[in-house]
Amino acid sequence: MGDQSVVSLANDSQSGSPVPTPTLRWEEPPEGPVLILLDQTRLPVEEVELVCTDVQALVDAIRTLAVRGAPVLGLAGAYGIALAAARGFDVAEAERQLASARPTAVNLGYGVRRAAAAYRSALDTTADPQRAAQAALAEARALHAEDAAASERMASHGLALLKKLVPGGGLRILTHCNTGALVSGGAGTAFAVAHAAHREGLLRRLWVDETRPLLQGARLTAYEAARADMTYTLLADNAAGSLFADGAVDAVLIGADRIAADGSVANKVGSYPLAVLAHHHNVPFVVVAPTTTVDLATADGASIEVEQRPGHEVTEIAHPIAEAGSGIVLAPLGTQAYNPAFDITPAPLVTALVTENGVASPVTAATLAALALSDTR
Ligand SMILES: CSC[C@H]1O[C@H](OP(=O)(O)O)[C@H](O)[C@@H]1O
Repeated sequence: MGDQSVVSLANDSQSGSPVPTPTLRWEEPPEGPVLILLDQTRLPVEEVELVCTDVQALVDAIRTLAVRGAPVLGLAGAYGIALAAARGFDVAEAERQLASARPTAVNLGYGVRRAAAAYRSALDTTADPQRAAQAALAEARALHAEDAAASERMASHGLALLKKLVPGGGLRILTHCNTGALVSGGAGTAFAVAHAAHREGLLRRLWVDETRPLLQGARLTAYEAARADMTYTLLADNAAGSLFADGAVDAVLIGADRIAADGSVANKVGSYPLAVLAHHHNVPFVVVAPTTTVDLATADGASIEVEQRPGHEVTEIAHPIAEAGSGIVLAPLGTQAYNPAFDITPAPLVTALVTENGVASPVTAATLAALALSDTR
């Protein structure tokens, strides 16, 4: 484990907002620059921050999901390059380690490459490592601001779409995993749309899938919804089918980790079954993601690498998420577990994709490319 220290959040200075402090922030104390992360493995029980002073600490935080969620992984990757440059570490090595920390979310590699390119360009023109480090930090900050702005615009486009799809308000939205401010430089992706509906008095209930095995829904989405005073109900993932059967879902809103050129969507495991249920019950299935999640270089869903995570996350339960053997045993010792972190939803099952540049519906290679390439920032 790299150099991490833990700081408890004494008072909640932003009560009423979905998160108590920014998911990640850069600081420059006298002893050197640091990247500070709200440790998502400890939520909702403890609000503690990880202070990362080196790249290994950040890579560990990404791998253990202390920082998680596609858009914010892009920010973490970019700030990680800035941290390496500012502290005189090998930037090329940092680029390799950060970009490979988790394989599925395209945003991680995108953020790393953007900051590394800014660093190299500045180094080439100035031959001054300090100027180059400043350029990497400026690029990370620019990506951070872009993501915050994208989040706001997705909330607006998404809310307008919901008003069209489900006129009259009283929305009962089902969401999966966690897609709020914890995954973003702003208010998030799918959760930001639900939060916007809540603020306009249009949200009757947010159904929150617990999202086994790491329980991002139970631990994080319920946490954000409670802090935002939203009406929400937690459910076991297996209970979602009966909600559809009872006609209790007006729309499904989920995020994404990578969207291939044919419109296939990689997202938290359990998303594909929801898409099938939504299709069978004629319920809108809406994906909300910034264009940084669209990967036109990956042809189709079969080409997306789905992260396979350790079996102990299924055979044990631990809080905070910990290494094998430290949790409550749920299955006989030695049980083999299948634990893909994501699954793939084919484009025909997606009613609409909401991005900061607008909405694609249906989602086809053509509508996706038009959206991803139109830069209306
Ligand atoms: C909108 S990004 C959040 C996205 O990331 C989550 O995965 P993980 O918790 O493993 O980082 C999940 O797929 C969410 O939809």
